[in-house]
Amino acid sequence: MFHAQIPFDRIPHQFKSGLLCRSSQSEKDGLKKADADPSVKAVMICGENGKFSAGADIRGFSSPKRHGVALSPIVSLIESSEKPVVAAIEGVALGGGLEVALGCHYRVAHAKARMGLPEVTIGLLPGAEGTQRLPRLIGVPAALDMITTGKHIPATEALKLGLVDEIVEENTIEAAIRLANKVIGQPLEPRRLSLKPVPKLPNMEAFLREALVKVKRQARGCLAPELCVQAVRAATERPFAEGVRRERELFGLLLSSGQAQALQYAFFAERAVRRWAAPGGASWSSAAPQPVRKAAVIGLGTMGRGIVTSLVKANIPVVALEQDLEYLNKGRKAVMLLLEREAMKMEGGAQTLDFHNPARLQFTVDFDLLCDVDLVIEAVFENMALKKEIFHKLSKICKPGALLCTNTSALNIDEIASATNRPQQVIGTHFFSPAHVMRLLEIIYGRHTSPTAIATAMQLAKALKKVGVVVGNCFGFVGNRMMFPYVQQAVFLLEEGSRPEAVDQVLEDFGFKIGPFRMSDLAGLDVGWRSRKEQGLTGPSLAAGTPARQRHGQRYSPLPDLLCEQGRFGQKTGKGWYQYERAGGRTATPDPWLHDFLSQYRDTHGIQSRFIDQEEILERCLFSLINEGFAILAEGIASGPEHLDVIYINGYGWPKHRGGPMFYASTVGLPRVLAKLQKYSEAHPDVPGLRPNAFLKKLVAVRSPPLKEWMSYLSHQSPKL
Ligand SMILES: CCC[C@H](O)CC(=O)SCCNC(=O)CCNC(=O)[C@H](O)C(C)(C)COP(=O)([O-])OP(=O)([O-])OC[C@H]1O[C@@H](n2cnc3c(N)ncnc32)[C@H](O)[C@@H]1OP(=O)([O-])[O-]
Repeated sequence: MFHAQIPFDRIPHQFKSGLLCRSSQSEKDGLKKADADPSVKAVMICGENGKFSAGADIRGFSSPKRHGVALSPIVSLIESSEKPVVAAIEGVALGGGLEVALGCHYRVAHAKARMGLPEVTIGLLPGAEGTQRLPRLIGVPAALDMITTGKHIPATEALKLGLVDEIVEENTIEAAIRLANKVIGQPLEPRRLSLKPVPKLPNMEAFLREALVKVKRQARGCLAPELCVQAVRAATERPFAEGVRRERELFGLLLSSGQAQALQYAFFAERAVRRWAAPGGASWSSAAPQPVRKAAVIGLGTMGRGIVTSLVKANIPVVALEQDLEYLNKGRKAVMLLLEREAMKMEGGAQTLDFHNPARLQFTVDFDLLCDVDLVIEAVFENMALKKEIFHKLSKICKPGALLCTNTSALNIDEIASATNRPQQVIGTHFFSPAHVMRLLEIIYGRHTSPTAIATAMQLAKALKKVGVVVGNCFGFVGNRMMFPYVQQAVFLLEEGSRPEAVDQVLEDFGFKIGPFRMSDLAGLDVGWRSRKEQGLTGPSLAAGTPARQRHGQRYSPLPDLLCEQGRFGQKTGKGWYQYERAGGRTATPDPWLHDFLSQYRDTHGIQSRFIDQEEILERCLFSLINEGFAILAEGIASGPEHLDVIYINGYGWPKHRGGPMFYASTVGLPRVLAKLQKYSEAHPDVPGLRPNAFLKKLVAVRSPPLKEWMSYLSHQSPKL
């Protein structure tokens, strides 16, 4: 028995040293030696440290020379061995790792192992013959599902699919050796996947056609899923060797598409933001989180319900509090419904979540029950006076050390903290709706927030399976602050001659899940209206004689206010920027009333309507958002461009294959972004959002360094990653 250990499987150390290509020679030599040695009767391949392999080193793909195709010969060599080769899969077998296992004649997995071909999520396809072998083993529908989604499947599912031959609870390596001994001398031909035909489907052509339509619809411009389908199609239409050639061709196309770089950047950016830093030297490396054994949520509106659901799913006992019994009962019903739905999606269902157990989820109107919780998340209306009142109460009731979080999308954390006797324990946790689904958690530190509080909030994000991003305190924080100029441009474009459907189309074609007007209809126009009224920008507190289209010397569009005055709040009222089939309806159709309304508006204000092309729509919306991003970086509100990108990808529907707004700016080229902003700013001097930020200008002046170097060009002490 020869026991081959694959050194390209160690997580994480080996990843950093560029593994597949470097190790390929020693793998080949080892396998050849085993084949040639008559005393070796079988081969077992396993990983190290309880992990089989997470695949190729993703960092290696950025170098044109090293794209890992060197793995294919190893997989072929394994498969063609004259001695049985058994894979012992522990931990993960992903990407190239699973492709190695597919080259083996048998696969034994630990019950807790996970397997998958996640290449599609980093803009690639399985490039070591995985698209050709997997359909031969588990059939086209299951293979296509794994390859186009990149999902990791548990060992139990892998067994059902026939991906593995056996699963074990105990020692996987011993089990693999046992199996290897058992199969010595048995014919290997039937175990060589490259020799097997792809199982036929009665309707293969129609199936593949439909699969392509489905992935194209979901991919919103991302190439990899479509090319994955093409590679699997090749497996169904061509002999193995030709299919492999096609796979290689498609792999090369993806590698040079630019999307792979963007998606791989996004992969590492998501991990980089875990290494948070705040001014004053606090950082992930020195701060330790406090345990959260019990939490409370105040307010059971849309956000609160989602937050409670998230906490229950994370197995954190929750006290859910409302102001009175009527709201409490309404909230309780809604939470239970959400939890029932979530439980249905889980193995073990309601029993796993155990949410009927009052020790795990308790509903109350009694603030005193919050005396022993480790963390409170306040999720009431965006009203400063109300929030301050609640925080004042909390600082009296909660035990010393309890973390006090406010779920706000824009309000000043320091002002909220000022209502307590423990501002160091107050922190902003901005969840995104629906809170039990959306992955982003913006974590906002105030002037006095302690490193422990930040570390605890980050730990909470991890427990909730969310991506926590630590940012500084300013109006709208990072996400919404960058959103303001974007939405503002969209509305200005309507004033100047465009239509909601035209603007939305351009941004949806770019890859956003939903354009700004559909988004505004979904969220409710009344939300922004209320906030603008509070700020004195519209409504009764607006100073008499204020020009309709100007506030504080800057251009202002009263269009959204005018729609609200007409009762057009969006989907909830059946009318907004679009019309809907009914109040609460979801199908947006362009509204002739709105078109007439826009014409009259332009006439009233003497605006000459003009045709606005797609390029201008895209650039004015995106470049103004990016421009605000540079301002945020320059002010030290975020530690780096990765933070902004992770926020946009996970909270605002930014297309991941474009890498986030700041990465996108770097691919467009900073000189171009600057030149366009300059042009639009000259045409609209009363719109500050179009005036190029000084930091952007500085970066262009120093010849647009790569994104990872941007922060070193700031003179102030900015928190570093
Ligand atoms: C010819 C083509 C062959 C083939 O078809 C192509 C491939 O195989 S493509 C590859 C297909 N495979 C994939 O796409 C698998 C991608 N990886 C994963 O899905 C998860 O990392 C994994 C599930 C493995 C562990 O999750 P977890 O336990 O939550 O841990 P974590 O996520 O925090 O990672 C820990 C550290 O490892 C780092 N790192 C991880 N993987 C890679 C990598 N492949 N490369 C480089 N680095 C990698 C990661 O950045 C982090 O570093 P740091 O400096 O500490 O921040």
